[in-house]
Amino acid sequence: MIQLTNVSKIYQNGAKALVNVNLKIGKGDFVFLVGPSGAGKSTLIKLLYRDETPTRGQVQINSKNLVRMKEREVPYLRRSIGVIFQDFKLLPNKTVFENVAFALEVIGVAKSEVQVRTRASLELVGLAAKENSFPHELSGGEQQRVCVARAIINNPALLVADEPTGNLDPDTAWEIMDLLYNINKRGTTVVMATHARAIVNKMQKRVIAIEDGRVARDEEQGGYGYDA
Ligand SMILES: Nc1ncnc2c1ncn2[C@@H]1O[C@H](COP(=O)(O)OP(=O)(O)OP(=O)(O)O)[C@@H](O)[C@H]1O
Repeated sequence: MIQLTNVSKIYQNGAKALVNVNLKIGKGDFVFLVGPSGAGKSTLIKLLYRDETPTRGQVQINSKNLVRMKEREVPYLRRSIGVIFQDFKLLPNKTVFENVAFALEVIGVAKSEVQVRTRASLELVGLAAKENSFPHELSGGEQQRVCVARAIINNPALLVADEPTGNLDPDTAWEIMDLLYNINKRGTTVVMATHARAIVNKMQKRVIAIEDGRVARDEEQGGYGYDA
């Protein structure tokens, strides 16, 4: 589903974020990206939803070439990819319902369908009762669940998450991981960058370690592998 071929990313300031990365990630896989701060994990995630393009090499998702993709095609790509961040990125002046519904409204989904699908997505993350709350009225875990609801509303083939539990306490982090686990079980490919050692060690999923922009380790059922 995902293929990176000889991918390098050098930012304009000269920072070498990724160096000759080759990777294949299959449909339905669950992959943790680990590695020291500044290793290139976020950059790799950004290449997957075409927030960045590589300086060299190819990025393909479902045989679509993201490097050659025209700007006007990018919104269509993004519909098939859900994205979750550490810092939630919810719209503060919109309710929970509106934050999730917005993802459908912008692509022109009919109002009645927006209602049904938004409710269903909020049910799935256990937040139906809070649909009229504003983000600042929610706990961090609840806010992240809204983000998960928003990310999966288009039933994406791929869900990418950049440190989704970074701002959450351990119990709440596990609630989010339960959601991601179940979303993956339903067939969505999940790629998650994280520093959460306990989560990586417990879940026994594929672990790709990035160090200095290179793939340093790639293990099925791997562990976090770094000291605290
Ligand atoms: N927009 C940017 N412009 C210039 N340099 C950047 C940019 N984004 C990242 N970098 C640099 O690229 C390298 C990789 O950064 P990246 O954010 O991908 O690492 P990371 O592994 O996600 O780190 P962390 O675990 O701290 O989030 C770092 O040297 C960083 O300073």
